[in-house]
Amino acid sequence: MHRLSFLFYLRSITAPAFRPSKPNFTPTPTPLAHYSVGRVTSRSNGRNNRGRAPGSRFNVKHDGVKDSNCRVSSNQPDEASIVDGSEDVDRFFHPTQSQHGQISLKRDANSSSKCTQSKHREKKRCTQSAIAVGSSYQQDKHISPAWCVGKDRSPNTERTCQHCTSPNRAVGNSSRQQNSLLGSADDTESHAHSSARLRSSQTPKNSQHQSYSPNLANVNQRDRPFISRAIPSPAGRTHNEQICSEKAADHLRIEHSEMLPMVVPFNIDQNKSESPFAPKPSLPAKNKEKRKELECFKRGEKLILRPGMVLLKKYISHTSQIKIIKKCQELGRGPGGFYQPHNRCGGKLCLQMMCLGKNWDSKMRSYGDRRSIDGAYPPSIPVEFKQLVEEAIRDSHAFIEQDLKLSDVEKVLPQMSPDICIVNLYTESGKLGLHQDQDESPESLRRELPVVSFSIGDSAEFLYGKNRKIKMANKVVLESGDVLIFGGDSRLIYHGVSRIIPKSAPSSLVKETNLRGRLNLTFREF
Ligand SMILES: O=C(O)CCC(=O)C(=O)O
Ligand SMILES: [Fe+2]
Repeated sequence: MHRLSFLFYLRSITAPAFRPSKPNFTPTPTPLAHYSVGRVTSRSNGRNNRGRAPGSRFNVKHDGVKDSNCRVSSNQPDEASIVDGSEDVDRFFHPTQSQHGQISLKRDANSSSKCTQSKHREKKRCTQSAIAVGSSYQQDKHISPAWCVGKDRSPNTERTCQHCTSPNRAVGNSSRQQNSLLGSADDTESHAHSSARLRSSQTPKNSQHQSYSPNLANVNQRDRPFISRAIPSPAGRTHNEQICSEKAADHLRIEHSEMLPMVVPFNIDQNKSESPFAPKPSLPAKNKEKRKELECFKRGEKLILRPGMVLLKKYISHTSQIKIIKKCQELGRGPGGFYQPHNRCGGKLCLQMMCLGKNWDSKMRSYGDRRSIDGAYPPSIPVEFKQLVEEAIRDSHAFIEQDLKLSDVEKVLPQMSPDICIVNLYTESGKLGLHQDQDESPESLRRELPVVSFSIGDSAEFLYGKNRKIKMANKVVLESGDVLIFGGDSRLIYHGVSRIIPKSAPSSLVKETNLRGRLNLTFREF
């Protein structure tokens, strides 16, 4: 009896351990797990769609579908137009897309900046200790090699509308509004033809603009460039260097060189830091992170985005930027100055435009000596602008030569002497649909003479790709002072501006010039 009761006692104390309650066997996700999943699906969009169902807010508009903001002429059902900056940008981050980045990115071999993968949700990885000097441009498997763009050309290629249009958007149709956008640095200057504009140019001079420096690091992970990785070979040369020499021997052969998609590993740190349970980073840690990001793209850094496409970060000095803005303000108020152009379909473009050297007719998509809207002759291109363009090409040559170990850099990026400059002024709502610059002379296109683009003022999200499919385009943030050059194999690259980042211009620039928005100057040789 005594032994029996002892046994019962024993059973009663051990039983619960062998009878776990059902929930213990059900793998219920913890809040952390939920959160992680949410981040995985939405991590590519750091702005405001966190936790939304994948694709729930992607508003893809196709050609042929009524689209009040933007019309891009195309018969291809697949081609999406840029409609709204935010929506378009979101589409780039659609989680169903490949996780591979798409931009081929190479950095200045001299750059010693060390960026690590950022923990910040929208500030992206700036890997580069492993960044290559070589040319194994890796591509998303969904898109054919980017350098095919130049080869896709055919005389029958349909010409695309160069700019997207938004009749409903208040870009400022009147010279009055437009002038105030450009700022009033030259308010006192009298100019026949522009009294109304001058009056209107008295914009608040003390508007507070925050300095904000978004850069490539702000581009989301899936949108990050492919970064060629240097794989050391036994001979001491990197894998990429080997490819480079081959490229030098036979430039075209690069088309068939190894193109392995670089799978960017998911950064578990990112989740950690974003977990609601993770401790908030301290201020010094945050500052350190920020410093790292800023280090990613220093003044003077050069990147080869793809063959024939070079980005010179913060290339134009502050002083030169001021001069350029003031010159554009001055010319923009005069005959042949800024106006809001129409596209082929009659819609208005989401920008103000002024041509220098030759006039580009946005409706006809052709160049001429005078513009049809008022018969005005375009002002000539200031000589300082031309000098800066030629310098930028020369510097790019030196970089390509050193980076790709090429002797004939002109094959990759031909030299050009600009006789056309299209100046675009974007307000915060400005944008430009994906298009090709292909209205220059057949000879200029045949020689693949580059387009040289200066960005000044607010930063822009610039898209480029081998076709007009926005979803497949690469994105890079162009900041004030950046120079982008695309010639050679990239001459006919599709490109556009999906969004202007408001108040991102350097505050000193804004103070000194009163520029609001973004100025973009594209130089070409007819
Ligand atoms: O604003 C930009 O960065 C691009 C402008 C452009 O592509 C053009 O004017 O053709
Ligand atoms: Fe363009």
